[in-house]
Amino acid sequence: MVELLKVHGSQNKFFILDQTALQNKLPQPELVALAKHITEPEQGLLDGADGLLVIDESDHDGVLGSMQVINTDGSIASMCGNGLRTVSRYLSDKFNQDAFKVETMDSDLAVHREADLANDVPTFSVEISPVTFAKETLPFDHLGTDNLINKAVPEFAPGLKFTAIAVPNPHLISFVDEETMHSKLLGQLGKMLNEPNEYFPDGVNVSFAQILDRNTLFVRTYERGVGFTNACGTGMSATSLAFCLNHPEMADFNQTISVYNPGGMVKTRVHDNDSNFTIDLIGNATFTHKVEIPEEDLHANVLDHAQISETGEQPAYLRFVEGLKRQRV
Ligand SMILES: N[C@@H](CCC[C@H](N)C(=O)O)C(=O)O
Repeated sequence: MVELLKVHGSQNKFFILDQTALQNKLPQPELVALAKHITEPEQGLLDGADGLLVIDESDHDGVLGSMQVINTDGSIASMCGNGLRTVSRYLSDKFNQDAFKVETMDSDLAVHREADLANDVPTFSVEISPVTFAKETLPFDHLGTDNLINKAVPEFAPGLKFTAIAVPNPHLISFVDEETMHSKLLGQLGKMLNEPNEYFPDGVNVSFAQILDRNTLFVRTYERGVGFTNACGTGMSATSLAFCLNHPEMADFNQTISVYNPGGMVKTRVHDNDSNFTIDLIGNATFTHKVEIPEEDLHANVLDHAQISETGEQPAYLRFVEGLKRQRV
């Protein structure tokens, strides 16, 4: 039997598979097929999820393991902030270390255990980098500009300004009012830019942000390869950087920014080292279920014999979310 975990960061939900626990690792086509199946809301397990996080060995210095991110549609993402927190906790528990690095597609990122955000809400801080703005790195095209920082793009939405940032997965961000936040626009734009289109040929994660107060945001994201999620860690990190750059009167570099989202709240800190930006993303790393599956079933992408048990961690997380609602009223 192999044990998978169902986990979440801000209720952005994933399954974790540790390839090192298998007798025979799943080759890439089997991983992609499993990701598409297990995350499917009806045919998958536990109402599906937003992606599969695959842990494997790493031989890099100071690194305890690698993380691969597979979206629900089978596409591969270079990073996942909420997912990285849960993988960090998994590796921290496995190797009994609280500060280390995790290998991701583009870089080895520093992570560490933090004080719990609330009672019994395990919390991790993860580095979000490298950060770039160049159109080739996102990539985008046909917008008549080499970078997009707080610029109007009437083709996307008249009256709104957009910022595009790769962290290193691609994000498109707009600061909006409450009415626009709850309108159909985010869904329409997210869909348009994640279907074949001339602007973002590889698709893009689209976030709308509302400024609630000094160093305080609410962010909603339509994710590439998934659709609407409760939260997107890299999206909230990129949006925090856009907040510091585009609204310096309301946001401070090196200070804690609270980012509320439909799944809860995370904290971010944006650092500017001579325009070399990095972001700390701090939030919950909750394990909700253990899933036991015979290894041969994983290879065959059969989920019928999965044995599922709850970890008992979710009630504490939900109490934390209730507390946030009371704070915001
Ligand atoms: N939910 C993630 C981002 C996952 C990848 C994204 N959909 C992409 O394709 O870039 C996060 O928490 O950062």
